[in-house]
Amino acid sequence: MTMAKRILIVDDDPAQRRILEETVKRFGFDTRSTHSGEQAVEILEGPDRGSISLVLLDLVMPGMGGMGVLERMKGQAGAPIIVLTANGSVDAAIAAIRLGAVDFVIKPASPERLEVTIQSALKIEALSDEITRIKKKSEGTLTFDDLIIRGEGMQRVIGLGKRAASSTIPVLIEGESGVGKELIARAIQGESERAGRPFVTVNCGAIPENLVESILFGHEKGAFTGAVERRVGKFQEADGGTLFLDEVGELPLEAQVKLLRALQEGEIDPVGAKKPVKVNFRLVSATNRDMIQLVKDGRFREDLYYRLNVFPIWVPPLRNRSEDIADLARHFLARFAAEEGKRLSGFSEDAMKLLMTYDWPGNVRQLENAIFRAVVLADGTTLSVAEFPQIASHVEGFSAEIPPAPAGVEKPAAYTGPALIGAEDTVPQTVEVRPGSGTSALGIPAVTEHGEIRALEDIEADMIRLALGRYRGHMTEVARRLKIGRSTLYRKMQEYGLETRVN
Ligand SMILES: Nc1ncnc2c1ncn2[C@@H]1O[C@H](COP(=O)(O)OP(=O)(O)OP(=O)(O)O)[C@@H](O)[C@H]1O
Repeated sequence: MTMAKRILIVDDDPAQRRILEETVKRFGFDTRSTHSGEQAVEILEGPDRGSISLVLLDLVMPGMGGMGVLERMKGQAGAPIIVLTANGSVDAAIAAIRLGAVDFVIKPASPERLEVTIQSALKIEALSDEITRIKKKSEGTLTFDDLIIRGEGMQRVIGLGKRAASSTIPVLIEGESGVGKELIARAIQGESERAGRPFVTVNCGAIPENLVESILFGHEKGAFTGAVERRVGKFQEADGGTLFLDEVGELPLEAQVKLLRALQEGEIDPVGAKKPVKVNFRLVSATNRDMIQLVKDGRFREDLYYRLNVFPIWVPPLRNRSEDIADLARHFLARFAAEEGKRLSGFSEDAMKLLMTYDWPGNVRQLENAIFRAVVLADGTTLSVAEFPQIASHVEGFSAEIPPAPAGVEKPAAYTGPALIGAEDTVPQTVEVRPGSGTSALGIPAVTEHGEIRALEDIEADMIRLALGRYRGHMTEVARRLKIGRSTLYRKMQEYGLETRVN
């Protein structure tokens, strides 16, 4: 096809560099090498930077180390950077990812691991369409035109979103899980004067209660046991930009008091700080809970609710806007077919009918996942009803051929083939979870081979393994999907000894 992609190798150790060069060349890439962080920056900011498709960056080097390079390149659109880190220094890897590295490889890197990591980083790069969207997302310049929205149902949302974008009043986006609330929040920012400024997301339901305040508002060194360093809170990170509080209804009451003050006074009190800090943020919050009920139950402050809810936007569930389904489905098909390297031209008539008829309780996210599975399962050039067994089993008229997969039963007698794979609401019993294979790891057994319920820990480990495979080891995505913090993910991976199997 086109010219081989070029990978920049940055390592001060000549032997390491040679090994990496040879390995990477064997994968079919061109290489360019350098021995220092300073030179790497020079190349990456120089006139040839366009020729570099990816960077393999050693963290520890004399002079400017890998972290220095990442810091320097942060926020610049450029080749994805994979860091190489010494065995065991997972903390360094986390820090590197925070600074914008797309992934990390633990040294000595096995060629297989290296190749998977490189390929998946490049695959993402290659999906140009999707990439512009992602870039726009990370640059904070995604607009409403980038959303797949066809029907009338969402026109109101867009109208409101555009109006909200022209001011800085707090917006509350309400809607079921998976309807696209975060995307809309990003579009509001992207169409506002704050486009390109930081867009900081906090999932209020996913952070442990005792850390909420320190994560949101930051803390001073020594503010509490374990606060060994000063930490800048999310409010300050979002300074000049937008703070997106997802699942805002989950915010503990003490944090609610502080949030109210931040909104009223425009300043925050980092934990243990002597003086308040002025902050300039635009707040967009989202919830899939009934906030009024939370207020009634005394779990959410009424005064704060009215502050957040100045400009409410309700996003209708997908079942109320089936006119969007076809476009969304085609969009996801194109994306996953490219990712999986499959030639798929579209949907059979019946399959499309099925997708249009189903009521999508998990909304756009469920549609996205269903299409991903279908693309993985597909043999032909179009997606047919057979590729959506779970959806079909829920829709009358389509369910005949596919036996519903009963949950919680021991060894199913006659499950054959795809009907089980990718069960959504049911738990398949016998599908093997193969780490790393991603495409085949689509189910998790609920009972042991002796018919006993399995330990939660084991299921959790399988779940993480499955997610690692499904998202090909992309930690950010894995953590996001599992709705846990990245550090929790790393800790759990260590606990379950999953590290070596991530590939
Ligand atoms: N209109 C759209 N066009 C393209 N993709 C969409 C659209 N709406 C949603 N998606 C995709 O669907 C998925 C779910 O969207 P998003 O995360 O914004 O939902 P959410 O409502 O914030 O979910 P939750 O409440 O669970 O956090 C994402 O992968 C998003 O990119």
